[in-house]
Amino acid sequence: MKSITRKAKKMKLQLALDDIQFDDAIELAKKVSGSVDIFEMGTPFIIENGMRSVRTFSKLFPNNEILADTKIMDAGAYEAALTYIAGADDCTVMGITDDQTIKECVKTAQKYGKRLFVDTICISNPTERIPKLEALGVRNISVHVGVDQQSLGESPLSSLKKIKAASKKSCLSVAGGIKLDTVNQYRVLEPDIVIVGGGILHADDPAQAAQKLAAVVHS
Ligand SMILES: O=C(CO)[C@H](O)[C@H](O)COP(=O)(O)O
Repeated sequence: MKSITRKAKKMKLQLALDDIQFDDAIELAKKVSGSVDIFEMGTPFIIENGMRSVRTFSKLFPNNEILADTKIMDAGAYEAALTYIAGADDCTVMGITDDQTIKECVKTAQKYGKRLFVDTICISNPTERIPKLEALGVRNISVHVGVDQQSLGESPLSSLKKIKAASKKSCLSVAGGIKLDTVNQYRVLEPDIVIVGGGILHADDPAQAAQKLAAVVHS
């Protein structure tokens, strides 16, 4: 009988463009578009630049996925549609919001043939909430410890383990202070996507940091 070797799915690297000026972000993206799979229009970047950021990056970088980190809490259909119409492949909604907002975002992603990621910041009961989210149609989860929680010493490592165990159907990304010296701890847990913001943007040489992180994530 013919044996079939299953090729492992390639892990992706997502660069979170958060606290960076618009023109500097474009210059950095030009240098690293071959190493980075997904460009995230970070929440502060969107607050400063709006959907212009999504429109510009989706035009300039057609070979990279563009994620709008909108962290939607309400008006799910309207806000998700804004990102998809602007050219985003993915947007984000907060997992702690009400189920109706989650459903509206899921429906809108399906309508536009795009992806929705649920951000896990402040989900205190992942064992209950993750299966509930998946029952609402969620298929992508961003395991995330935010910048302010990071300043209290939190990391997403234990959340990733818990959510991996609780999730039956979802693609998992992980974010929260990941850097070159810690990325291996995440890679061995085999998330689908590793997200890095400050670990690249605040490095002495951001382009070199992105390339080194990509070598680990893609290995
Ligand atoms: O969504 C975010 C903050 O809310 C960041 O984009 C995410 O945490 C990744 O950045 P960093 O690697 O600096 O934590």
